[in-house]
Amino acid sequence: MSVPHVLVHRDPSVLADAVAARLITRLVDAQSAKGHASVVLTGGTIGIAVLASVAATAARDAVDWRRLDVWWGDERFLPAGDSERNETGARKALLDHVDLDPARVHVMRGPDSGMTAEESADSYVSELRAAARPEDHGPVPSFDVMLLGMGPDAHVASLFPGHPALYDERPAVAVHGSPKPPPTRISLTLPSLQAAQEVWVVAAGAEKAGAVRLALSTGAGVVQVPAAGARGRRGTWFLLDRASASELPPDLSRAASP
Ligand SMILES: O=C1O[C@H](COP(=O)(O)O)[C@@H](O)[C@H](O)[C@H]1O
Repeated sequence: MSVPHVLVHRDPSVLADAVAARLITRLVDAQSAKGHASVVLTGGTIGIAVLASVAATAARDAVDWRRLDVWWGDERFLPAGDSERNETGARKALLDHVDLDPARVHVMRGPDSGMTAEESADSYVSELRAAARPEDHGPVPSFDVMLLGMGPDAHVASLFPGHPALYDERPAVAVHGSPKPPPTRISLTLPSLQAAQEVWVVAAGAEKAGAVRLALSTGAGVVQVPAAGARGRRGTWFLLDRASASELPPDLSRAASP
């Protein structure tokens, strides 16, 4: 697994804009190298701010949106259109404003589909398996970019400290009893997160500082600190604002914004 790089930006707004610029560049590079690209989206405040920033920049036209696969790292198990769904936030911020191929937008289905959370997770696993190519060497695509927000408890996707999903090897699972509402969710598991070429953990705010420190400390266990397992095949970046980086030892972080 890759050793994380840490970049610290001045504030949440600069962070969102910097991650948006980085994302556009990465997707363009992937499309020019192999003809298509894939991204895994996250919910949460900064994750959606990044998407809004992508939508707001003219550079978004550099991406061929029709050749982009969009996946989710986790979803709140709520009906389509519910304002609390990660999908709803992503559509409003970006997806509704670019020319995506609807067949390449891979949503995690909610209860309105008639499925239970388990059935929805299983159906996502089937979709992931169908999209995996031989060169991915596994049951899920080796996503170009996995965007992950992180909670103050160091959860990533919907992998919460101590929860059984952290021991699960299936690519996606149903999560019950989430400490953050709503209680029922669908989440990719750690092996799927780690299948990504690049994992970007994006965090802002002083309430995340302890979690950031733990996630980057050597020897942190993934059951207590799920974000410690957020590592990409080729690279891992912790993209932070100053407040969330405030508990890091000085030798670990690199200031990126004046
Ligand atoms: O519930 C969730 O929370 C996290 C982090 O959200 P934030 O608002 O504290 O940034 C998010 O990464 C996850 O996708 C989402 O479902």
